[in-house]
Amino acid sequence: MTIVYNLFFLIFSFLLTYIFLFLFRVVLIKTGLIYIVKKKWRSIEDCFHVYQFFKVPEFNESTQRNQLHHKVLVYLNSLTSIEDSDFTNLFTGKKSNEIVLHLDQNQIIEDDFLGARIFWINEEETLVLKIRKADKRRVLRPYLQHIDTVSDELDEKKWELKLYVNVVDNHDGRKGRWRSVPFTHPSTFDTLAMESDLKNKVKSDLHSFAKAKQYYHRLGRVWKRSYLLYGPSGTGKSSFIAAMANFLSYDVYDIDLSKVSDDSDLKFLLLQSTTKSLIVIEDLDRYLSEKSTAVSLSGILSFMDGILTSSCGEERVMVFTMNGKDHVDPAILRPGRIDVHLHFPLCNFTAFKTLANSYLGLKDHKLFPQVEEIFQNGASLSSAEISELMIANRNSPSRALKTVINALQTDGDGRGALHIGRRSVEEIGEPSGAFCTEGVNAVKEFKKLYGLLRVKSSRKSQSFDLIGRQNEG
Ligand SMILES: Nc1ncnc2c1ncn2[C@@H]1O[C@H](COP(=O)(O)OP(=O)(O)OP(=O)(O)O)[C@@H](O)[C@H]1O
Ligand SMILES: [Mg+2]
Repeated sequence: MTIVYNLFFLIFSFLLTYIFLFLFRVVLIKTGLIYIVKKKWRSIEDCFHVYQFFKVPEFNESTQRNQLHHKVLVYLNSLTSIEDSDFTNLFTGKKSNEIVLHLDQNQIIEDDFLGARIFWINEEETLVLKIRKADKRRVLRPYLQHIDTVSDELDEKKWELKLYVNVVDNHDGRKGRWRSVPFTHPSTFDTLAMESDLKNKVKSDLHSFAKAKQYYHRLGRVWKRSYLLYGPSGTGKSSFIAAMANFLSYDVYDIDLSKVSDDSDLKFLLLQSTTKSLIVIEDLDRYLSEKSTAVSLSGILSFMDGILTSSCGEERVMVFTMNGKDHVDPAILRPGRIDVHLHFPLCNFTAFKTLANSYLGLKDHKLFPQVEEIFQNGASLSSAEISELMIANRNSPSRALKTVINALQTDGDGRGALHIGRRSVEEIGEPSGAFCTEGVNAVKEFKKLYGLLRVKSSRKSQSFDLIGRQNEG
């Protein structure tokens, strides 16, 4: 009897202890007591270690962007420990359902490397590395190399691109001249209506450039490639820049020349840009045609040469857009300053079919022959104008096509004549490859009409040829 009683007592007390421990643990977790105890223990432990601090400022003393700062930031934002820190910033990512984590000001995050605990503090414009003196000699160098490698890998498949815009000089060199927002432009080479052959040439040109670091280095040249996109308004130049950025996974630095105070200011903007970026100046011809400008022609030329970028190891693609290049100083356009010339003509039938497919889901339609005929007669609108009509009538493809036909016919009667005249200037000299096949017919009609047909075979040889214009890469 006593044995049974003792056994019962033992089981009962065991169960009671178990329930007590379980409840104690729940209370500890719920109230965060474990976390507080751990934290206190660490701060006591810290008192017995000597730490060393290393600062990684965003800009150097000549206000040039410190690439290491960018690399460390990319690396830290990728750490899982950012999720465990006390607070952090949440942003929507490239896709709308994606959420990304970013370090906040004064946030401290912890990292482990080769058994050493390393802390990073995100102070204003400076990242501070805190490491035990005892670990420093063994760990610091390989750790920085590790950051370099990881950030390069992450940069390759950048999940978030940035659009930088220059702000008016606030005479606070420390802050830099660029302000950034996430770059989420959805344009890709697939969504652009242009000849697929040309798209492929551009893609392979960009691809081979991105891989040509050693080549440029051996030649002692700045690792950059310059594109000129020229053509009438609404023909896809800006969309093409966005497609390039998405294809390369490069950040975009969009320079507004009206906010640049002088030549040296323009140099600073270039110095403060990061590697793997697209440097964009839109409407350069319009700026150059203005009477008094803050930036001189020679300032723009030296900017285009990129001689001031800090090292050959930093890759940049420069993109300039113009409505036309006829009145532009030839020095701007010379090979080396502009490596690739791309003409963006008004919409033709081929481009129209691509737009109809993307915007209306139409591969073919009984009205297509009529549209083709109108294009052959020379009427023309920009891709932007046609795509707007398609969007407005997207619920009824037939109505959309009729509206486009109507607009093209109206255009042919009135505004189109003006366009043809304007196109002839571009295309007699430069029957460019972008979408000009149909346009050439239109120009022929125009020339026949006015007896202007002059064969300019010598100038035709200057026509756009991506490969022909390549100087390197
Ligand atoms: N080739 C094209 N393919 C697909 N969409 C186009 C094309 N061209 C223009 N669009 C559409 O028209 C709109 C305007 O195009 P975009 O801003 O790229 O033209 P742009 O040449 O830069 O004009 P601007 O010279 O006035 O700046 C875009 O939203 C785009 O959707
Ligand atoms: Mg544009």
